Order: sequence, then C-alpha cells, then structure tokens
Amino acid sequence: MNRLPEDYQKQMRKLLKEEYPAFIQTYDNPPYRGLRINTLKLSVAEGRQRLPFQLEPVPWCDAGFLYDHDRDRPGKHVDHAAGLYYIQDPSAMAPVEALQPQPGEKILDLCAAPGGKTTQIAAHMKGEGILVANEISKERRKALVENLERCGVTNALILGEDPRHLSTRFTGWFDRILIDAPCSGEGMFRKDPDTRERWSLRSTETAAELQLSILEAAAPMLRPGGKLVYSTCTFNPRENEGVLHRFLQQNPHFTPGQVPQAAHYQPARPDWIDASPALAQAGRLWPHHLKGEGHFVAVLEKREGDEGGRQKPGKLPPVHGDAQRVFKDFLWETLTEDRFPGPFTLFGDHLYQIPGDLPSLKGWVVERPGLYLGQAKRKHFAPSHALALALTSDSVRRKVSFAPEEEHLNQYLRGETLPTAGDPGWTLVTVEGFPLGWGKVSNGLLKNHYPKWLRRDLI
Ligand SMILES: C[S@@+](CC[C@H](N)C(=O)[O-])C[C@H]1O[C@@H](n2cnc3c(N)ncnc32)[C@H](O)[C@@H]1O
Repeated sequence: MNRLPEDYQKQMRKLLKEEYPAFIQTYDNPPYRGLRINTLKLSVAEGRQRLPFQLEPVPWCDAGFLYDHDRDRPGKHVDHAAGLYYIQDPSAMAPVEALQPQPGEKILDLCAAPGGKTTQIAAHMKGEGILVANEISKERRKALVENLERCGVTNALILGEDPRHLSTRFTGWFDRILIDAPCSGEGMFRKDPDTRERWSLRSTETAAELQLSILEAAAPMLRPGGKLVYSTCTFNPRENEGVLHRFLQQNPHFTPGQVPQAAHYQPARPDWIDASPALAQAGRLWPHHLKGEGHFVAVLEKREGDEGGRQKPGKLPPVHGDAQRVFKDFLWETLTEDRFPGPFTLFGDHLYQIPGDLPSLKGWVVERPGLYLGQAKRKHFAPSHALALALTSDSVRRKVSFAPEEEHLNQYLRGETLPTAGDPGWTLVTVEGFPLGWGKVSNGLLKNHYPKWLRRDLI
C-alpha cells in the first residue's frame, strides 16, 4: 500500500498533538462501509427487513447503515440495481443531514457527481420541489445520471456548468445549497490509497482557492434566509476553517450556523488558524472518534434582506402534437393511473418532464432538463429506463415479478429474451415488485429492454 506522505504525517502530528497516536493508528484498520436506504422506494423499516445484510445504524443519518464488507457485497445484489439503497461512506451522509432539505424547496447541489448526496437530498425532498444537480466533469456526469435514474429521482435538473456561470440566472433562487467541494482528500487516504499519490502541500493550497471560488459563486444564488452547507473530505485547516474564515470576511451577510447533528462530531478547529470561535460550530468527523472516514461539515446562513430578484422563467423547447399523442397513447396503454402531468419539453425526439419553472438554460450544458421519459418516435413511444425506475409496480398494467434468486431474473439482467405468458405490450420487470427495467411482450416472448451498459451476471 502507498505510504502516507511525510509532509502529511508531519502536519497531522503538529495539529493533533496528544491525539495523534490514536489518529494514526486508524490507518491499521479497514475503512468503514455504509449504505443508505433509498426512502424514495421503501421505508427504512421495510429496507431493514428486506435487505439480507448485517446492518448497524449510522447515528447521524436515519436511513444510513454500516455493513460488514467481509460478509456482504451489497453492490452486487439485485436490490442495488433496483435502487433500493445507495452505497455511501457513513461520514459522507453527514452534509445532507446538516442541510435538512424539505419537500417543495428549490435546492442546488453544486458539485454533485457521482450523486451520493444528490440522491440523499432527493430522498428528503420526496419528489416535490426542484433539485438542481450540477457537475462540471463530463465523465463524472455519466455516473450522476445513472445513479439518479437508478434511485428513481423524478425532480432533478442536471447541469454541467462552471459554478460561476450559474449565478447570473439563479440569483436568490435557492432555499438551500450544498457545496460538497473538490478537496485534497486527506479523509479518504485510508479508503482510497490512490488519493495519497495526488496529495501535496501545494494541492491543499490549490484546493482551498478553488473551494473559495465555488463558495463565492454560490453565495448570490441563495435566497436571503436560506441555508448553505459546505463540506469536504479532508482534514486540512487551510481548506475547511481557512476557507470559511476567508469567505465570511468577504461576505458578512453570511453567518456560521450550528450543524444539527454536532453531538456526533468533534467541533471544528478555528484555533488552528486563529479564526473566530464561531467557526467551531462546524463539525469535524474523525476516524478515531467515529465509525467513518474523515469529513468536514459547515452550515452557513444568509441573513434576511430584500436582495434577490425574481427571474422570469425561461422557455424550453415545446412538445409538438405528434410527440404528445404517442406519449399519451403509451401512458394510456401502460399505466393504470394518471401520472406525469408535465410540464414537458422535447430535446430532439427525447421527451422530459421538467420539475417546475426554470430560468433560461440557453447556452448551458444541460445533461437532463428533468426526468427523461423516453423517445417520441413518429408512430410510437419508447419509454426510458429512467421512467421504469421512477414507477411503482401497482401503477402499471403489465408486470412480471422475479425473486432475487430466480434464474429468470439473472437472465433478464444479462439481457436475454425470456418466455412469457403475459399480455403483449410494454411490461415492467421487477424484483418482488421493485422495478428493474422494461421488457416488451409479443408472441409469447419478453423482449429485453434492460440497458446494454447495465447488463451483467449476478454472482
Ligand atoms: C467531493 S466530489 C463530489 C461528491 C458528490 N457530492 C457525492 O456525494 O457523490 C467533488 C466534485 O466537484 C467537482 N469539481 C471539480 N472542479 C470543480 C469546479 N471548479 N467547480 C465545481 N465542481 C468541481 C468534481 O468533478 C467532483 O465531482
């Protein structure tokens, strides 16, 4: 395994003093592993009963659990493909619990990929309100899209912009903003030893400057009275307290707020950089104090005021009559209840339901303007995988249900065609009622529409 960088050890010894031996000893132990039950799909109690893993509650997150990596591999279980949980480091669950997202709000996740915290925010929002997930890296946006789809998130707009581009059109727009910032990654050295290779004292300086610029870009987008959470997975006080201190000096209309679950964490260390004691309200998650990796969480509140204008909603491409018709026909033939009321937009022949009034998106990288519903061809509608995962099995006319250990289920996930006695048409394939994807029945066969890039063998 890569050794811990010398400069890093020196820095931590100097900061932690008598605590250092306990801290450094944690590198001899394996990292803690966690998963979070996706309450968009089932309750925590249902999840606990259903999942065949040994689970131990994460004290700061009601839906979060530690699992035993020597015994269980939840990433390989079919319930993961059904989006029933998200594999997430226990400490990484802290920032969204501090953000306290509410249904119906407008929330921005500014550094979103691969989507651990976005899916957690979405679960708190219960499908109500507008969730804007932004990720600057094209490569990482792919995982973000996949994870939001798998988890059945229906109210997200996914953008791919530099945060500085967003502020002009989203002025005073958001109730809450999460900045889970790119950082020097010291808190991940145990779990992901490759991060040690990328670390240097210089990298902590660069990360601090980038974080400050992201906070500065976010500040005008928060409505007065709104709440911002800034988090990192590093211990470095040049980032964390250092960035907060500089941000607050330049933005006196923000004040540090109390992290709601602070009792589970250690206070931040403004004394390490000679900053205001008020910064100690932020939380530090240390591997020698709790079952998780290193993290930092701070709450910032924006003072009330009359700043923040109402932007006019932007115009998105309209949906022409043919597309509306084939989609309506599909809904009528496939669903048992009225769902997906719109509003809709059409990009090429791809139909989306948008989560509400949005500012103009012109010139921006729009990865998903909303929930991707499917392709509106001239004569028929081809539903998306995202739509299948956003449904429940009692809302469709035709479904097949497999048990987790059934061979047909494995065949479906491998992309094979299956024999069926079902009625012809689009059919929701489920694992015991939880959607996995589409199949289309004709002539006694279920044609497989499970996405090619997700196909695999369950071991
Ligand atoms: C710590 S990760 C986010 C993890 C994510 N919140 C989650 O829980 O799955 C930080 C993200 O910031 C993105 N990033 C890098 N440079 C950035 C920049 N200049 N502005 C905004 N985001 C940036 C990275 O691509 C990365 O995906």
